[in-house]
Amino acid sequence: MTTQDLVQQIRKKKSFLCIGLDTDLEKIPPHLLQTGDPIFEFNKAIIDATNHLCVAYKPNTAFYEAYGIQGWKSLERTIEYLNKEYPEQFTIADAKRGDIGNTSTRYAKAFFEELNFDSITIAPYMGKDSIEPFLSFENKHTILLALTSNTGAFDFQTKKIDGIELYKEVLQISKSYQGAQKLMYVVGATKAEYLTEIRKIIPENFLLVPGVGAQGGSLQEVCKFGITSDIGLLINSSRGIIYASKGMDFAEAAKKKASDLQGQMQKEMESRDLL
Ligand SMILES: O=c1ccn([C@@H]2O[C@H](COP(=O)(O)O)[C@@H](O)[C@H]2O)c(=O)[nH]1
Repeated sequence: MTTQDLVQQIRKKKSFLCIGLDTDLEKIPPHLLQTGDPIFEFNKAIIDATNHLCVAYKPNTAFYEAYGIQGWKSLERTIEYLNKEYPEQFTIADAKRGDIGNTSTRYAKAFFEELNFDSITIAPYMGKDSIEPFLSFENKHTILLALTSNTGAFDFQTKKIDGIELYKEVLQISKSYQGAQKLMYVVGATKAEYLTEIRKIIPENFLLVPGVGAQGGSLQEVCKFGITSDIGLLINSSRGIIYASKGMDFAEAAKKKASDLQGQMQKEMESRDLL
């Protein structure tokens, strides 16, 4: 999917919501455990109930890898289902990969070609040759961790090297990479006050913003400092949506939570004449 297609979907749906599919067998409704593939059945029900309210889905691969081969099969079925039934959705493999170039190429093939995700999250720590292999794939996007939502972000990401914070160096240096126009960045909603500085370095790039909901970040604050004329934001919520109920009404409850966030996003866009 191109960035223009994504912007078009955002305007059409009046939503820049990304729903995180962090599917945990201990948290899903017990009646689903009787089915052959509870993770997939849960995801399918959530996707069918919410797809008109969001523009992206983000399975975090840890939740699938934790269940071994069966978990990986559920991930494969989920992305196949999304690509077949809802091809307009932007898909994100939240895998946080990155290695020497030779290995990064294999990661890129796994997630972009074999699984056919639109994008993948990447840790920037190993630098240019670990990132550029992902950027060589047409119409695929690489989402670099810039300033993450957790408290550990302050251990390294905000530390200064020669007077400049490390997360700013990640943003600035990555702009010079081959294929940099396909870069997006992760910035936590819990770090909204950093967005003004971030937008000075990357005025247009899309940001994937986790941390609204369960982690306490504010959608309004993120919009105040991070929204662009082409929106430029994908705000993620995982637990706050998918675990809204553990009963038979779980998909309906997820839909209500997603609808509430979509409504807030529409308001933010309308108040800035962005629709
Ligand atoms: O900085 C980051 C990067 C990734 N994440 C991931 O996003 C979701 C957030 O889930 P919630 O349930 O909405 O808190 C999860 O998959 C994280 O691993 C992040 O939170 N922060």
